Formats: sequence, structure tokens, C-alpha cells
Amino acid sequence: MTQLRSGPPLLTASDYRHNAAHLVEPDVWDFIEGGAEDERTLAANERAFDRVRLRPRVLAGVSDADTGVSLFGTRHATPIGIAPTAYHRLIDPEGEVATARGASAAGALFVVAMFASRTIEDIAAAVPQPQGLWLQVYWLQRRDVMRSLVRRAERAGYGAVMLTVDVPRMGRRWRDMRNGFTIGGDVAAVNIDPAVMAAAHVRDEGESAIARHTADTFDPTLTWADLAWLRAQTGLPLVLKGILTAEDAALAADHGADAIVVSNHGGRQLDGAVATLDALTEVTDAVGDRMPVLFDGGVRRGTDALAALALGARMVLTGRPPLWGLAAGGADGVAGVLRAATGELAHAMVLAGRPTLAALDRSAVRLSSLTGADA
Ligand SMILES: Cc1cc2nc3c(=O)[nH]c(=O)nc-3n(C[C@H](O)[C@H](O)[C@H](O)COP(=O)(O)O)c2cc1C
Ligand SMILES: O=C(O)C(=O)c1ccccc1
Repeated sequence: MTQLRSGPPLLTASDYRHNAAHLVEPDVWDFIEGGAEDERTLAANERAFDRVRLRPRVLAGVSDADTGVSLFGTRHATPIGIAPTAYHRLIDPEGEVATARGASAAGALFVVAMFASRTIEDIAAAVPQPQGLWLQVYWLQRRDVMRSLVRRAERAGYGAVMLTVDVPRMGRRWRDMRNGFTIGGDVAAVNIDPAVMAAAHVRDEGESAIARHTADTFDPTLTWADLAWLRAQTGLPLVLKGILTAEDAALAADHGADAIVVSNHGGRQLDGAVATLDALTEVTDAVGDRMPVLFDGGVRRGTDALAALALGARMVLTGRPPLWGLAAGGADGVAGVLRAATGELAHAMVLAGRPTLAALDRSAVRLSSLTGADA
């Protein structure tokens, strides 16, 4: 656990959040915490877990739990990984290098964002096993830039490429627009051709610079047929992030995705979109065993992870909590927040009588509680 110089130990993600709030600039805090428009989907993601009621089994002879999970041939000590988030140097001078060290210490997957503020190679060099890193990309108008990123990740030993598909344009985040949020100082998206990033700090009154930059550089004309191009650029597994419906999950499988992430971008894109926990079962039903389904959105404690895993997620990702850890204690804080959640998960697995992730199935959740019937 992360012990600060003074004050009580940080035991839960919520402890890290309260601690971190005082340690980053207010506009950066709003960028991290904020969601799109009235933030209803952001709130719904967390609230969905409040409805979950578990069905513990007893006298199962369970004294310890194994949280290990394999994905694409790589073993992870925990099924709780780090979702891609941009610009970690806004929070810690070492940025993604510190995050990678923390993830590696906790045995967790770290999905590095295309908009990382440290190089793909420096991040890989910070960990003993770079296949525990994946690279997230957005579809840029400049396909040559995408290709070079994917090739660099492959050469550096990354384990997979994750294409985020829920940003044809950036969601309107009133907080960032009111703050006139820009990425400045010596923080930059160092992996992307400077020509592509040239206008990244430009904005008009009432605008967010990242939204302006996204509109200038992303390719919103993308369709399912275009995925074949990216597929052909790399031998790495291709994971699609941002699926919320059975229809799109089936299309992803038909178009050769190796995995998908049920995600609404942490409530930062379409406000009013379904909470991810509420979308999970329709997606896992549609996919069956065709490919692994991952999950993100609102996971704040071990029992949240347990519910998503029970409903069919192979792994869960968390976005904001590792950033709270990074702010509170650098690499140690990232490891601390992941270990806290993993410890809670293992504890819940013992109390629920399910010693392994394989033994965790839908019978662990009272399904009527998800629809609010038990409220
Ligand atoms: C500060 C911040 C930056 C993010 N940047 C990216 C990004 O660059 N690419 C991406 O695919 N998702 C990005 N996301 C979305 C996360 O990957 C993830 O879907 C979301 O945070 C999960 O919800 P949670 O924060 O409730 O765990 C970002 C989220 C946050 C909070
Ligand atoms: O903030 C985000 O959610 C996000 O996806 C993003 C994308 C590009 C630059 C910065 C953030």
C-alpha cells in the first residue's frame, strides 16, 4: 500500500482519488474527472455497480483466490488492467514510464495511449516484459503515421494493438471547454509526427484544444471495411475499444477483431449512452466464445471487477484510478491502486466461494438485480 509522508494509508481507489485531487492543477483534474455534456453516462457507469447483488457460495473449501489470467499467450497476475489515457506527464514528470513500472510491479496490463507523453520505446524499456503493454491508436487521416506507430510497437515488443472506435469526433466536455483546456508546457504527444501535432494547442474561446485537434486529424469516414487495412499492417492481435451493442460486437467478430472492449470511453463521448455494465451481457451473449470481451467504465473496487468478470468479461480495464495513483505516488501509487483493487477482488472471490476466474460465471450475480428489479 502507498504510505504518504503524513496522513493515513491509502487503502481504496476512493482514498487515492481524494488524495490526488489536491495534487494536480484544477484544469487537469477536470480533464481527468470530466465526461461529456451533463455527465449522465459517466455517473451511470459507477451507479450500475451499486445495483449488483452477488450470490456467494459457501463451504466451497476456498482459502485463497487465483486472479491470474492469460490473454494472447501472455499471463497477467491480475485481470484488472490500465485503460489507455492520454498525456500522463500532465500528472507526473516521468509520465507513462512511471505508469508502466507501476503496472508491471502489480502484474497488470497497461494499454499505452497513442497520445502518450513518453515514447513507445522508453515505455517498453521501463518494464521487463513489454508484451504486457499494448498500444492504443485512433484512426488518423494520415495512415502512414498510424502504420509507423503500429510498426514501432511491434518492434518494441508490445502485445497487441487497440483501435478506439468511439471517437469519430470528440465528445463535448463542458469542463474542458469552459477551462479552455490545452496541452502545454513541455507535455506533448511525442510519438506522433510533429506535423500532425502542429496545431494541438490552438483553440478559440469556449473550445478545448484537444477537441479542435481531434477534429483536424482523426478520420470520421472510417467504416468496418477499412479495418482490413489496419489488420494487414501488423501481425499483432487487433482489439476494438468502444463497443456497446450486440450488433457491433457481431460485426467486430465478422471483421476479424481478436477481442473487443465494451466501453463508452468513461462517459466522455455520447452522453446518455448506456452504462457499460448494462451493455455487457448483450455483448457477451452475441460474441459467445468467438473472441475475448474486455470491459471498462466505472470499475472502482474489487467487487465491481468481480461483477464484470462474472458477466463474461475476460479482463477489466480502469482509466481514472491509475491516474489518481500516479498523482498520489508515481509508479508506487499506480502499483498501489492496482494492488488494492486486485486484493479486494481476491478477497471477494474467497467470500463468494469462487477460487479462480474460470469458476466465476453468471451464477455469481443475481441477474434481476441488474435490471433494478431488486432495488
Ligand atoms: C483523462 C482520460 C484520458 C483518456 N484518453 C483516452 C485515449 O487517449 N484513448 C482512449 O481510447 N481512451 C481514452 N480514455 C478513455 C479510457 O480509456 C477508458 O475508456 C475510461 O477512462 C474508462 O472509464 P473509467 O475511467 O471509469 O475507468 C481516457 C479517459 C480519461 C479519463
Ligand atoms: O480525453 C480523452 O478521452 C481522449 O480520448 C483523448 C484523445 C486525444 C487526446 C487527448 C485525450
